[in-house]
Amino acid sequence: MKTLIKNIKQLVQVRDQNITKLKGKQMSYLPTLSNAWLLINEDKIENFGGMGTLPNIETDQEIDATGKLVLPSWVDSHTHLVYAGHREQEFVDKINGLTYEEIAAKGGGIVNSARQLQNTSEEELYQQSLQRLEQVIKMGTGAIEIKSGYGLTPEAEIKMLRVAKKLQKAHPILIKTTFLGAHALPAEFKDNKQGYIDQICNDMLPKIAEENLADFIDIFCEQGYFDIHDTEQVLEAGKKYGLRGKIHVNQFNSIGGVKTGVDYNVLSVDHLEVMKDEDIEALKNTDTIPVALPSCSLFIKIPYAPARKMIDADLPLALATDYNPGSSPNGNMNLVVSLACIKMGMTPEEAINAATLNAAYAMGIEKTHGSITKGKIANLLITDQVPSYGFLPYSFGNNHISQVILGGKLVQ
Ligand SMILES: N=CN[C@@H](CCC(=O)O)C(=O)O
Ligand SMILES: [Zn+2]
Repeated sequence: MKTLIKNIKQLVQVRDQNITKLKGKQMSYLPTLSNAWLLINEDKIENFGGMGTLPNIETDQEIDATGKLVLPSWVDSHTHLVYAGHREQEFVDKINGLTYEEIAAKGGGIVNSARQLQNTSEEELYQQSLQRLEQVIKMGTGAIEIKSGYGLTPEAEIKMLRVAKKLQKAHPILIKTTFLGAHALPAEFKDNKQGYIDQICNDMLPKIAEENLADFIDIFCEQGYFDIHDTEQVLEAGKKYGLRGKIHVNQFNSIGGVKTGVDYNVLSVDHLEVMKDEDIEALKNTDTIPVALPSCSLFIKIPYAPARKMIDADLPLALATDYNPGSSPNGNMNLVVSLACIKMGMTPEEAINAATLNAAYAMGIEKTHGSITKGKIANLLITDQVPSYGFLPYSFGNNHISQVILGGKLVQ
């Protein structure tokens, strides 16, 4: 099956295969091709060029993109899309002045979602999650990472990961899964944190590895949750099963978790709302990419990750939604790109690079996703008629996606 998209006003994020991650000043350049065509063969990008070079080829389908832009679809490298129920009561508590930590202290937060999830059947959990997956596909997301972490028992963690893996069969969006057993301390282990860490490392992890349910391992390294020693134990255990780390760190406090992550060569360190200079230093010249989650900052009213400072320090940066019921009940990458520009001082070029190619790196899929590159998977979004790519973050909260192509197929 061959599909030709022609008369593309601008083909955005056109790259060679050897570009895998962008850092510092490199992020301010977003390569484009004007008045272009792009040919899809089965699930891959076969070729592209300027309309003046359009070859005479037989195709099965043609799309006229006059006045429209074509981008690689968004890559969302940090979500908790599989969850049960909602937490809008906590939203009201927040409006009434309670902090995230205060809500957690009165039985809300992650353990509230865990309670709801434990009481939800696998099928029901799948249906609720599928709805959200379909919603994010429509908003242009073509690859997504999904974490466990609202189970907090071996059965419920495995249930979450099975659902995340099953979602992969429903749609051509690429899914990677992450085991986040160390998301919060369940009540039964209130006075026995080490007991829970042991359960994660010696009970949950072997079962998850045996069923091949996780691609990465994660931990919430934060005051009141899990400390550096816990983080080391979990990352070490993950390593034994070939699972690379992607960790929640520096959301509220800088306690040394970034350095620990780097020491364990984690793929990404995520959140980073509170960054000391030494955290930024620790990330320099490493294979670990920082990931900012601006929707979480917006929703729970905490500082935004210091994107400008990180990029100016020559670091790479990726952006993700953190889609979850507590701190970011929103999976819209278009909004994330807007917030990055409006609230974090990133330029449209930097934000789009951070939400595509760098985001693909943060998911370990940079060889196949995140840019318009010959041989990469044809995961594309086609905008409606817009003046420029800068219009996308500028026109925040509005939908400018008219068509979505995943694995070479028009899905929307
Ligand atoms: N910070 C830790 N975990 C999630 C929020 C979890 C929740 O509040 O349910 C996050 O990434 O923001
Ligand atoms: Zn998260």
